[in-house]
Amino acid sequence: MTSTTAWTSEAWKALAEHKAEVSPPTFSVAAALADDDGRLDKLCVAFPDSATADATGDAEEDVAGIGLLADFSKHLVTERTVELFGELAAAMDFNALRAAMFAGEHVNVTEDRAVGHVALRTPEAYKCLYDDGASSSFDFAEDGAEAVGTVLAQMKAFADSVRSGTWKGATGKAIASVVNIGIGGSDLGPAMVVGALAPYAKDELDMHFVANVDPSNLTEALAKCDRETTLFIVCSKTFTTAETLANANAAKAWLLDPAGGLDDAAVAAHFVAVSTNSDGVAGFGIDPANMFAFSDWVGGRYSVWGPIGLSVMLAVGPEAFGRFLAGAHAVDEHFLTAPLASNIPFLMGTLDLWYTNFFGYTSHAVLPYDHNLGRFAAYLQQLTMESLGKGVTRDGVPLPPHLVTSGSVVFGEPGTPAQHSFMQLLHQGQVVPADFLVAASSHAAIGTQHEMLVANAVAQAEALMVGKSHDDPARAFSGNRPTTTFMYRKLTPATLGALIAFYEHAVFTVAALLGLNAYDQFGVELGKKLASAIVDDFAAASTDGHDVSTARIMQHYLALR
Ligand SMILES: O=P(O)(O)OC[C@H]1O[C@](O)(CO)[C@@H](O)[C@@H]1O
Repeated sequence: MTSTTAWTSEAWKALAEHKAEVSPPTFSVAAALADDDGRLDKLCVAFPDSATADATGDAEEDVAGIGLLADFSKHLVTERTVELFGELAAAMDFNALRAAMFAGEHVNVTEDRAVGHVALRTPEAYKCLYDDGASSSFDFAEDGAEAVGTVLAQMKAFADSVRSGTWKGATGKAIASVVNIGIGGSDLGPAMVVGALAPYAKDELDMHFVANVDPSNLTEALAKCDRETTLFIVCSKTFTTAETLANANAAKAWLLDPAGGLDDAAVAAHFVAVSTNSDGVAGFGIDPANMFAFSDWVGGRYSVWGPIGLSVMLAVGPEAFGRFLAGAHAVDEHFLTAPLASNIPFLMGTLDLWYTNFFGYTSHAVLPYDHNLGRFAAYLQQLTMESLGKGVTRDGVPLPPHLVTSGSVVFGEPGTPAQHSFMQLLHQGQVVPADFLVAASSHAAIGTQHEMLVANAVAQAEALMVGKSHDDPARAFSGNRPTTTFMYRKLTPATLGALIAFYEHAVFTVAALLGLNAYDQFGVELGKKLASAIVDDFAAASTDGHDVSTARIMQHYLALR
């Protein structure tokens, strides 16, 4: 792989020189569109494209039914800009890095691991290195497929048994409530997907998600649960995360509260685990037979596709889960085969890099015009910011501050409420590139309300681009504010799988072009370590060893508690 640092490459210099040609106010996107130079066709990409759609699939629920248009036409780019993105990709060995990830090479160099979430979508398609530390590889279609296929089959059998009522609690009753206990990638993916696919969920199964060590989170969930009909899924890749273990132990104590009349034997019927750590699972008291295993070459924020997605499969069933996987796999194929100039994740990633590094637009808004995607921005915050919030390249070269920004600050809320919250800033304050996600049809029907929703999404993007002059400066809109619109037929499992995979590969693109490792997260370790020490200090009512500021706030807590 190249040792070139992106910011010293000729392509980077060419992009810096080119920037003036596409900078407001001299460059107007509206004017560029009016030139009718084929801009729309070049900057609007349909998905699935011919290379990825199963031509025979035509059901609304199939990949072929996604009907997505990725509209990049409102961005501060020209055809030349996209060409220069391609030159940067060439300088940074993008194609070789992409091939290496899909082949299961250890592209997570700091942890010496493969990055294999794409193999979870359809193990038959990709070869992945077996992560035994050796350089040996195995054909995923023979070895790994069996491993992933085995776990998928285990998940399916379990989901069928719970959803059918065959799986019984300790007193012989069917499961009515599921509590997913996990945090980060062990929570955000399952919680977001279950919420997004609510129209597909089984009515008789109440789903709860407990992530925060704040006792209010678990208390709120347990208040809605009955011991005899509640199943806990303890999701933790490492099975060492303090918050998850605290909540899991509290949940076990609740289950076995003498007032409930259940004994230790009840744990087997009311607890299952999802982890890479079988010793940790057994140590907690969960039967390894009730463990759904996965490998450490699946990153937490990339893990909803495998056993971490168990609560999703319980909620929507194995068939819908399979279509969720199929949508993501179709994007994998698109990412691998589409020319870069019409490669949706590549364009998403290069545009993010373009704005953060060449325009100083370092925030990014995600605006799903869909109530059920209420947690989509939160999910993307971990996916993007835990992947790209880095200070060095994968070779350990520091990123020069003020010259290179590794990842944007992602935020967002569903529209239309966002219009009554922070959209004022996007229209008249700093420029924040934004993604609009909107379905042409809804699962819910009340008069013409869905059409109102769509109209608002389209109007916001139009207003941000066209702007409006006014004699009163306080009432003027500069316009030329870049946005992408993803419009698709309906939010189906396949569509949701595709949308998530687009963002996963956009993250890969930014990391590849900047030379980053998107798959480690050492930045989370210091806070965890200090918190563990302060827990002990609180227990000893001590503030020894802390700086005066920290000691003062600790003392205030000790005085108030
Ligand atoms: O699944 P685990 O091992 O409990 O980790 C939970 C989360 O904590 C992190 O390690 C740090 O935030 C995430 O990457 C991960 O998704």
